Amino acid sequence: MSQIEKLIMQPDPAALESAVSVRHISKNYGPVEALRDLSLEFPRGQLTSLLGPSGCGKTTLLKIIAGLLEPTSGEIEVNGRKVTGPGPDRAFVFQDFALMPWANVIRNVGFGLEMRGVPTSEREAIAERYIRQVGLAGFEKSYPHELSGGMRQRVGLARALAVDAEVLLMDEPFSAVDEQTRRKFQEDLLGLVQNENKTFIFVTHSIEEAVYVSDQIAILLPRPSRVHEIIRPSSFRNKGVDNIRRDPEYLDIVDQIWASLRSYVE
Ligand SMILES: Nc1ncnc2c1ncn2[C@@H]1O[C@H](COP(=O)(O)OP(=O)(O)OP(=O)(O)O)[C@@H](O)[C@H]1O
Repeated sequence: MSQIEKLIMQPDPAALESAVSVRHISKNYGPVEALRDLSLEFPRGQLTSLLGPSGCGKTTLLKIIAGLLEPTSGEIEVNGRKVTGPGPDRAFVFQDFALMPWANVIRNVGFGLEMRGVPTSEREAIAERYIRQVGLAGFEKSYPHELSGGMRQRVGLARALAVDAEVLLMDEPFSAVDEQTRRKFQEDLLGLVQNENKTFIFVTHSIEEAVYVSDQIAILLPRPSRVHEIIRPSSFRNKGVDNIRRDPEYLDIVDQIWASLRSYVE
């Protein structure tokens, strides 16, 4: 058995408890068949990446899990409860951050709590905690236009963390920031996954990013999409953030995924 096969097989995914179950989901947009009979389990407390050719339906799947879009058939369960719409158990981190330009950082971060009627002092205390956690202490009173793209992304992340949803849905959250900022985010994300005990579902176009941050990677086929392969690159996870990219197993898995996906790239 090759090193990669061993990695892929351990630990047994069936032994992990699922926070989110996607069962036989199909989604058609009129004549466009985006997803066909797609099933996938998302282990609790872990980060799963969705990786696949452009237009294969990654964002569609994320929105269906969020309850923002109805599937044509099939069902989603979060903690054993069927999803019928958006809910407090799931928070979405959007690609474009979706911040309110007229509100300062602390109000933006506490916005989900404000919508739930949490009193000002309580929500500001919670917001401050997450602002510190994402490295934005001192910027509580700043407005989005006064921040860099990377800082705005941190505000979006802090807002999603502040509502204390168990499942965080992240749609290419690092695509709009520069390479150095992106690497720092990836390191920080690993810390969050370890410390927050939340289930992260992460859409990315980057093979390297997926292998760097994920406990599990679901490779999707081109439209109509299904799961082609599940990879669990966990063996280098405890070797420290600085050692991952030079780990031979990391490099092997990156190569293996590229070999799977290259035939779909025009
Ligand atoms: N509202 C819509 N109406 C019609 N077709 C749509 C709609 N939204 C998405 N699609 C189509 O469904 C397919 C899946 O789209 P989706 O955005 O989910 O893919 P994706 O994998 O996230 O794409 P990308 O990697 O390019 O971000 C694409 O072919 C897209 O054109």
